[in-house]
Amino acid sequence: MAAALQATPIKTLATSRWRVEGAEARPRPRPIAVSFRCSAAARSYNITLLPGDGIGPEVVAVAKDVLSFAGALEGVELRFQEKLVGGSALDATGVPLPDETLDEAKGSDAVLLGAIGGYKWDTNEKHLKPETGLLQLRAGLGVFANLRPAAVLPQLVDASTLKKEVAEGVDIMVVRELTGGIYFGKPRGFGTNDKGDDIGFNTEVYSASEIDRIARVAFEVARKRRGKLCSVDKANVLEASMLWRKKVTALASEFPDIELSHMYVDNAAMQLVRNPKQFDTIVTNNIFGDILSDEASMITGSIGMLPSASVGESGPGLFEPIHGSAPDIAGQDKANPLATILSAAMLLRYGLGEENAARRIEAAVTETLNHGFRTGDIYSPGTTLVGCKRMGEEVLKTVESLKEVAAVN
Ligand SMILES: NC(=O)c1ccc[n+]([C@@H]2O[C@H](COP(=O)([O-])OP(=O)(O)OC[C@H]3O[C@@H](n4cnc5c(N)ncnc54)[C@H](O)[C@@H]3O)[C@@H](O)[C@H]2O)c1
Ligand SMILES: CC(C)[C@H](C(=O)O)[C@@H](O)C(=O)O
Ligand SMILES: [Mg+2]
Repeated sequence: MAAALQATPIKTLATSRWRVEGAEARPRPRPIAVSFRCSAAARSYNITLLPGDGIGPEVVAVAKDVLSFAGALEGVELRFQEKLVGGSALDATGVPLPDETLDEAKGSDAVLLGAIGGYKWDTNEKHLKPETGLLQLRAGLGVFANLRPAAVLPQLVDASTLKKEVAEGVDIMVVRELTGGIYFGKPRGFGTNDKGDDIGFNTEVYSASEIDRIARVAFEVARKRRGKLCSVDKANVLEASMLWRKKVTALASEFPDIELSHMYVDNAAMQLVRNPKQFDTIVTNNIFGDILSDEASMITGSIGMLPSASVGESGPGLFEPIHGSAPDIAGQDKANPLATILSAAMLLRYGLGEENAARRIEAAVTETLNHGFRTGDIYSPGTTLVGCKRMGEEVLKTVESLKEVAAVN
């Protein structure tokens, strides 16, 4: 079954609170609200696992167990196929995205990726970089809409680098365009200028239709949240941003219920740390979304907390934490697996339409934090420091102990 934003038949998510039997009911971070294709009959799915490099295999191993168990408790059968991507694929096959990996991903119902990259491959030529494999995967799957939620959980307010009163209650959704812009624009490459200087160049380019489709997703997402959309660009300088602003502004007439604003990216970077609560949904291009989502992650306590969902018009979605392979802590059981576990929840929700299993995972993560377990990146005095594996075990235990996770509208 395929993730889709504008396909029919569709089912729209509308839950705003959750309840766990045996646990105190509390507000849940607002869910991302997009539509997905669903089929009540299909309850068995093929998942492609792409652990990748560095901490990728560590966090994916943990997330797979949680995903599998939460699914099983909700009557969802998940079959996993593991494939190579990034540096591990380069070492084994000579390319960062083997055909076999892309074919498997395309033929599956959803893809869960860890992270790619590492020092070993940093000086490789562009086509032999792990990062190139990830971009090829995103392009190959056509997942143009990347949803990156950054919500400050009450349990982690103290882990934020911002003052409590600034961080508390922040709940932002960054809608990042993922298959266009300067990452993919042509011409690009290396050359020599007329003074004989070596040059490297890339092209920021967006077509009207690319802007239109990502903006539509963002308006829809904002509609299911607090009804505010901020489009972030650099329209005071860049032609691609000028078209971006024009198209987003034109589309606003179709969404009269949404309060649209525009902001230059330099100001947005500043406002995110000055007063992040002013933001609800942000829509922006590929590179600004990359940077702003890393910035937003620190408001929540750690980049190790932020999941993401990348979806297209049809075909499987790609689900991955927003962080990288963290070579500085790889192989030491120090990685925070919660971003990947929460990406698994997004996979269930947006990739498969399995809302109950998704909620079960989110509830288990919150309960595990309530129990005081913290990896090093979110540790604060008075909590229990654990490694990646132990954090996974604690989430698993909690998944099991939750007898029922029910929607409360
Ligand atoms: N989607 C991806 O696969 C992805 C994303 C970003 C970077 N990368 C790649 O990862 C490599 C390292 O990049 P980087 O260092 O700039 O970014 P990074 O996200 O890997 O790490 C940045 C910092 O955050 C920490 N960190 C990241 N994830 C963590 C987690 N789950 N738990 C605890 N701490 C965590 C790291 O230890 C590091 O100090 C590069 O090769 C880069 O290209 C891949
Ligand atoms: C590794 C890199 C290609 C990637 C990106 O820039 O999109 C990463 O930073 C991310 O945020 O997923
Ligand atoms: Mg990034």
